[in-house]
Amino acid sequence: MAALTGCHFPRRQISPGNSNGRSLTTVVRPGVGHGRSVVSVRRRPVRSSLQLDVEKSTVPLAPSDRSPSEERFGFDAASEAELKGKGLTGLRRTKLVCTIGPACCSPEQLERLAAGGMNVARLNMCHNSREWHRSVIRAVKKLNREKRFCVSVMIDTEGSQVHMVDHGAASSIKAEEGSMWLFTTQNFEGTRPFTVKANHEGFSEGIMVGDELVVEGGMASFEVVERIEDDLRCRCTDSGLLLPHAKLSFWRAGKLVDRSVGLPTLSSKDWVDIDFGISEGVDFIAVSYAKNSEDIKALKTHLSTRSAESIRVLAKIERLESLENLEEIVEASDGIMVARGDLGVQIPLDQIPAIQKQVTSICRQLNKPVIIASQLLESMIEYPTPTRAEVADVSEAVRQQADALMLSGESAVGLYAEKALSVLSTASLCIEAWAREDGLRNLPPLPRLTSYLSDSIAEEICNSAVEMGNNLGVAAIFVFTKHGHMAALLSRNRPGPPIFAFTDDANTGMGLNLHWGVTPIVGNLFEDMERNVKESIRFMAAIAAVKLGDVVLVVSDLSSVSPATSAFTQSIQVRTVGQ
Ligand SMILES: Nc1ncnc2c1ncn2[C@@H]1O[C@H](COP(=O)(O)OP(=O)(O)OP(=O)(O)O)[C@@H](O)[C@H]1O
Ligand SMILES: CC(=O)C(=O)O
Ligand SMILES: [K+]
Ligand SMILES: [Mg+2]
Repeated sequence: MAALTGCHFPRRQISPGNSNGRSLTTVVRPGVGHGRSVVSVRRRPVRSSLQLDVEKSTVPLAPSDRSPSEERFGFDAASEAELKGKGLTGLRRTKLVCTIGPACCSPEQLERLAAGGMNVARLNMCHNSREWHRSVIRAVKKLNREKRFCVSVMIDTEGSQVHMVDHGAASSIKAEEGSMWLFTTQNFEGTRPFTVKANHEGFSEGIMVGDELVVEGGMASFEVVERIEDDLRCRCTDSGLLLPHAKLSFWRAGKLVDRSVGLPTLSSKDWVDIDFGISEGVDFIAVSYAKNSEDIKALKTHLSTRSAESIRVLAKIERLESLENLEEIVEASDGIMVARGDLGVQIPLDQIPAIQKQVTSICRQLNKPVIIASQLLESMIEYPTPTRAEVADVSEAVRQQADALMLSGESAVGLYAEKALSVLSTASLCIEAWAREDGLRNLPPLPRLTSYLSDSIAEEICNSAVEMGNNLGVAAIFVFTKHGHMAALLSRNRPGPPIFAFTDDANTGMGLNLHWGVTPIVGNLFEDMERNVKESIRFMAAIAAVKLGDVVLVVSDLSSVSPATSAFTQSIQVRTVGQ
């Protein structure tokens, strides 16, 4: 993403406010001018009114009065390559998140992932050193700066969960059925065979003889046969691999023994990691094991005291309690991750597909982006091609129109990180094209998000704009947006045409990276909205994103001052790319 070279746009507040006693009226004025259709909602600071205009115009592709370097918006290299390949239909709507690990962390590997369509680089703070994370974040930002990519950075907190820290081997070790193991928190010198060290004192609190100890959601299982003070002697009942850091859960009579109560969602280490993320300028913080909205609000409050409100907070749905408080968590957060790995540790696997569908649907309704994570292409950690079942799983997430898909071990430690990314990208494009042809985008009506008139106006404009765009078969939707709200509202409707979100706020651009179908474009915007529209169309024509005769829909939530009326304008315009 090219750096901002300056902001010519006034920082004027545009909240339409029905709370200050302004009266609002709606006027529809058809057919003024020629070649341009404008539906605008104007707000006048003094004499309040809402006004809908319908006009027509053609945007001539005349030379701009700005120099080419000034004119260039920050359009990212990966999207530009997608466009050059197949035009607007080649532009992927589903966003891709890659977990960065030792297998893909060199600048060259990161560049190949960025070129392959990585929209967000995720750093899991469970693993590796802070210095390592710092070097990856800086490498990603350097790529953005120097190679014109637009990759956002997410850190993912470790959280407080019971897991193994030592199991007597450098990597994985197999537990055979019938073998006896000691699970302990005591320190021991060197390696002790058949001994596993757990990370938390009190990991065995409340656990009884006869309970089942499950490793990493079912990789291996044990029966607790004896308690020796706080240690547990267990017999392996289901053989399997013990991986470093594998999570431990306990089950009794087929139900999870939920003993994480009392452990804070964000540990003292997490808070240090969060401050590290703030100082490195990350774009997203994903909160592991979020229990309720308070967890999210606590982090948001912390971010605002550090003047870091622009960092978006994602809640990870990966424990029983998060499912019980799902709606309040979605409302409080800026996005959601369906973390199917840990979710599968806490609930029976056969419930996960239904939960994924439910969470995805609630996120759409409440206008929050949702990431589907874990084991999408698990076999590609070792093999160069995915299984049919994995491709079917990915395709289903794309069909559900989740905002983003995530690679975990496939990119972090896998042998085929770039290939796995390319499988996600290709499968996304394929299902998206099929869904457009099949008319699957005609989803059930979305509920109203708000009863406040000011917010309802934006919502109605976006709903109508998408309906118009779909019905007219426009080539693209352009939105001019300060904080990304209108772009998100357009995306929520999952339009057929792609959305290009022009903003002068780099943080807004990076945040929009997670929204379905939105390509953020950061650049200079002007006080004169007509000039913004013309410049953006010229720019998009110059990079061959739109061509002569294409019809584009233009939506704006930026204030535009009309000299005649001094009115603030929100608008929908239909513009034809002219000669
Ligand atoms: N920064 C890293 N350094 C080393 N290994 C990593 C790193 N990030 C991820 N991994 C490896 O990739 C695997 C999958 O990554 P993932 O982020 O899904 O982690 P996880 O340990 O399963 O925990 P979580 O539930 O937080 O996702 C991890 O188990 C770990 O082996
Ligand atoms: C991503 C993650 O944290 C999980 O699947 O558990
Ligand atoms: K984590
Ligand atoms: Mg997890």
